[in-house]
Amino acid sequence: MTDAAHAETHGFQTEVKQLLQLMIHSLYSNKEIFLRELVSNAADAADKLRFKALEDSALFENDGDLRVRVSFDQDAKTITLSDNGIGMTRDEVVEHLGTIAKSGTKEFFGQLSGDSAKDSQLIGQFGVGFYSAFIVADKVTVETRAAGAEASQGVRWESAGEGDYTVADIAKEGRGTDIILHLREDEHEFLDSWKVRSIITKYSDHISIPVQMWKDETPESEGPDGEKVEAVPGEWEAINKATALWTRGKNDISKDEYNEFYKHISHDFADPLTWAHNKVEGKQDYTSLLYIPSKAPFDMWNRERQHGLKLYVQRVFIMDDADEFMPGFLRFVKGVLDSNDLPLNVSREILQDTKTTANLRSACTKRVLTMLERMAKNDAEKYQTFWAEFGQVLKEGPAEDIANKDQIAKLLRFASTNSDSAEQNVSFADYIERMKEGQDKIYYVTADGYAAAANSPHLEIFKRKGIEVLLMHDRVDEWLISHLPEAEGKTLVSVTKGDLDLGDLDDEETKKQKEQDESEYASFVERMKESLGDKVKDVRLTYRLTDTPSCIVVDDNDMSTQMQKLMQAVGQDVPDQKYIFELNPQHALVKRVADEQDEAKFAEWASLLLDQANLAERGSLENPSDFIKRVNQLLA
Ligand SMILES: Nc1ncnc2c1ncn2[C@@H]1O[C@H](COP(=O)(O)OP(=O)(O)OP(=O)(O)O)[C@@H](O)[C@H]1O
Repeated sequence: MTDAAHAETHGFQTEVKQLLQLMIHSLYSNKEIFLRELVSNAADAADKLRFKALEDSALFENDGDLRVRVSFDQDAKTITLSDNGIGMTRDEVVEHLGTIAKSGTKEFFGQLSGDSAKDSQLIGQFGVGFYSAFIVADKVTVETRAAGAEASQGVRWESAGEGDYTVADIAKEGRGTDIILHLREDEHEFLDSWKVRSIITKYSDHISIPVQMWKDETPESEGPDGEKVEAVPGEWEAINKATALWTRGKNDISKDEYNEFYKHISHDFADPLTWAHNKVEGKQDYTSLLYIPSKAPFDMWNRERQHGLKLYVQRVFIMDDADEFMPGFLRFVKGVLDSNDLPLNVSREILQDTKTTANLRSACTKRVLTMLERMAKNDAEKYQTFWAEFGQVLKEGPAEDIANKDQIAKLLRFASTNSDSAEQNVSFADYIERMKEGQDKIYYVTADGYAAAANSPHLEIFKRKGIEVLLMHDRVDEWLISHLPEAEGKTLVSVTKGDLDLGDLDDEETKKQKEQDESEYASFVERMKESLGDKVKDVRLTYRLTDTPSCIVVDDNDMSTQMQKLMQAVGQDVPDQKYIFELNPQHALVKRVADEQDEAKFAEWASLLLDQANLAERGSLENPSDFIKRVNQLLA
């Protein structure tokens, strides 16, 4: 075979080209991270080989000391990272180094603004990786040979990081991957062994395989008393500690090391918000190191997105994205779980039905909830940062995890009528602390957006009485509330549902007024019912309004408007909902309509009031042009 046969040129997938552009331009001030990314990939390749070799130790080819070596060629101006990990086949090279497999990538790149400051934030959410090599190199050569393949089955991949790359077959004696970076003219500083050594030490102390650099021979010399000091031959020297970080004691690990390890496992380049590191021995025997990122990943809402922990068994890497250990509502958590209870040959199938998995999942869930509880208690500002990124995901919790419902409820935050801001920073405990004397329920309203919630006519009576109402305006809120009938021992009540009974909060005067109105307006209510017929479920007077003449509400057991919208959005057939039409007898317009003797005009007014109420509650009308015609007629 010739040195390089079966050469082909391939175009990069469009998203790879975009990623390369973005990477080169926005990460320039952070360019040394390419070392972290490449060392990180080498360590992953070693992990994967160890795992595969559990079944077939021949894959080690008598070379079981896994490591990555960093070397330089001053003449060629190259820096090479050479590992003896799992390597890649030709197909794998094309798949991994020519495309990005994550779904949702297209949409992600669609959001880029071209402003490098803003875009560099976005790339943090996306995760850097192999392509970061092009920040400092104008050509990258990858030579690789998969473990178990013949020496003749090596592959060379080469690219200038523009539109395309070439792949060719080569002979490669040693298993694993060499990454050769041809440094750009102005990046020759990376040819300095001391500089690279200090960067790698910073980035790689926690990496479980040795990162080695060549230490030159020390020539024979003369000691202080003229004695001969033997020459020390040159050797590959490990420059990192090379012990898996989570196996070390908490007190021996610095904050920087925790941060770096997070970046290694997540490919994020921002520091995490917080973490919890625990070793458990006894009935269960495991170590967990769980991180909360500071930014949500770009694909958090993608259903196919992989999530979960890196699973190790007795320090041997088993799999990435082991979602069996993290419930969906904590899918933003990154970390490592190292179990001594699971068998080394554990597969996803076995994982799914062992009791150990269920126990570990429940333990990891508890750890995260406790970590969040602590953050909320000790650092409210940080917790708000967390909430802004991941609050909507956490709100899925009460529906998914009934056992931890109460603990999750304590972590929830909402906007409320207590302030004029859409910021979600009120907990149920805050609300309860501010409750009025005689109030024993938590009131809330759900709507499409903050403005719709904050201006809902249903809030009028609450404003008048100074009662706080939680304003729920995330899509997930209705779903959350349907699984949370109470929180901190208090019932949650929608201000838009049923016959509002403020119980002890009603004063004597209002009670008297109600009785008087009931008899005075009895025939008016009947006329309304007749006029509107089956457009409504019922008609009655209301005291929940002040400035608004009318509103619609659903019956206690009927589906709320937001829930109907939610169901429709996911393609469910929702039966036509009939509302109860409520009229405010204190309002001038209602008084005027009650006095209307002309039946035709009365019917027009009745429809107008109902349409208005529908519009306020549902945000749209079935027949808007009819409504406009009617308004114009009545105004003319
Ligand atoms: N040294 C290596 N040895 C073997 N395979 C490698 C090596 N470097 C990269 N790869 C393969 O190429 C893939 C792409 O690498 P890249 O760093 O771009 O993404 P990644 O490691 O999947 O991380 P992320 O997408 O989370 O940033 C890897 O998943 C791996 O399969």
